[in-house]
Amino acid sequence: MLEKRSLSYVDGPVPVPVDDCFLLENVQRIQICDTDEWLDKHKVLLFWQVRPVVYVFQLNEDGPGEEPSGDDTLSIFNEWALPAKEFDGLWESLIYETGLKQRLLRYASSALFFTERGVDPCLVSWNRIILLHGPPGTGKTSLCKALAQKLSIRFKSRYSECQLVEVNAHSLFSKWFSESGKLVAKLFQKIQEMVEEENNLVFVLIDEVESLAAARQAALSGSEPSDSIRVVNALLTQMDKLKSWPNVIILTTSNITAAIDIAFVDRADIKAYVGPPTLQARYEILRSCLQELLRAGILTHPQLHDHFPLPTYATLKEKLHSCEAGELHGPVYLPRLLLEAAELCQGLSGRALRKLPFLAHASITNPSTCTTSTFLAALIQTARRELSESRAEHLYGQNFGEAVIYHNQRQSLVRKAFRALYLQL
Ligand SMILES: Nc1ncnc2c1ncn2[C@@H]1O[C@H](COP(=O)(O)OP(=O)(O)OP(=O)(O)O)[C@@H](O)[C@H]1O
Repeated sequence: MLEKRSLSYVDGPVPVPVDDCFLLENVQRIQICDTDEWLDKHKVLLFWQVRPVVYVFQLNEDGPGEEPSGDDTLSIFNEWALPAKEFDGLWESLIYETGLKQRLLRYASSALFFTERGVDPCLVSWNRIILLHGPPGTGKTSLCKALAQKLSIRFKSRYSECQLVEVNAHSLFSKWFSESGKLVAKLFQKIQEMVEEENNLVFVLIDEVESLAAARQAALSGSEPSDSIRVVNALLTQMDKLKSWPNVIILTTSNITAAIDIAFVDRADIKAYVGPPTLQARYEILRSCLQELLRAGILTHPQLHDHFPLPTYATLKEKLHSCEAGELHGPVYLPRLLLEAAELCQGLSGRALRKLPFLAHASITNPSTCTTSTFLAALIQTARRELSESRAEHLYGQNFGEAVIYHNQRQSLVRKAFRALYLQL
């Protein structure tokens, strides 16, 4: 079907052919993805340059399951059977310029491949631990979930079952002194049970890992109670135990790497920095938002919608390069406004960028009659406002941060609660 369809490949959906009854009855969606793996040397990917690999899968719609912690309402972890409906499309929606996604995918694939081939870990060592660190809102947690989803699809033939376990780090701190270490052991006991099933591929996601693996140095200096040392010790021991199981990958994220215990950082095979989006990524994020609003009919622009999708960053750059000065009000007028918005948004996180179109829409007095160019003007205005507010927030945040002196991990709960409250205000 693919070969009959076209001579070249691009990432994106392929309509299910209406003349193929079997596909029409059984297939909900066909999507080409990850062509960028092949695109290093070729600009256009012709069908004879690649050997497409087809993955057929069914999304799980059951939603997350929970494991209660016993003494209070917080659950120790949430668990998803992958591939899950919730994470569908997440991988494609995350835009990074530096080939970060491919790097992570290749790393995880190699880790699973080495294990499958029985490479001796005493000779070649790998821990199957990934640490993503960087400022808030840069998509670290989403990237971990998307990676797990992607690998569950890719390794379906080897692992018939796949689970994502999202650890709720805060639930592991007991109000009872010395109980926290035991809670960590209990959590890993559950994970161990999942891992013992050899057809099960398990991803363990520990968000904000600094709250669990806080530097023991601080404790030794006297400001941390020994219970928090117990948690770090328990975590490291349990992780080392899990290492002998081939079918588990630990994904961790952190906003403050400096606060993580060095022994933990050392165990991570990949320590990838996830920074704020670059200009190209910002343009692509906003472009995908606009395409979605066009698809949903919230924005209408007949020319843009059907025949002239907003160009990619690379195409726009080429167009602008070859454009005469007078032509700038022609077909590149709207993409240029979008580029202006993307340029302006320097410093905003991916999370803030994805919210921007919504805020822009809410700021328009009569949105039902709004054209794409009016919308883009509103987007630029909203970006300006958001930026000035985030600068003010930053200043306030600095003073706020100085005022809060935190001695142990439990304080990180307080910090989080304050931050959430502050963001709501
Ligand atoms: N590079 C990006 N490309 C596209 N979307 C992004 C990007 N970065 C962030 N986002 C958007 O921001 C949302 C929130 O990201 P996420 O919660 O994963 O970030 P985070 O880095 O884990 O944040 P925190 O450290 O505050 O927990 C994502 O679901 C996604 O919609």
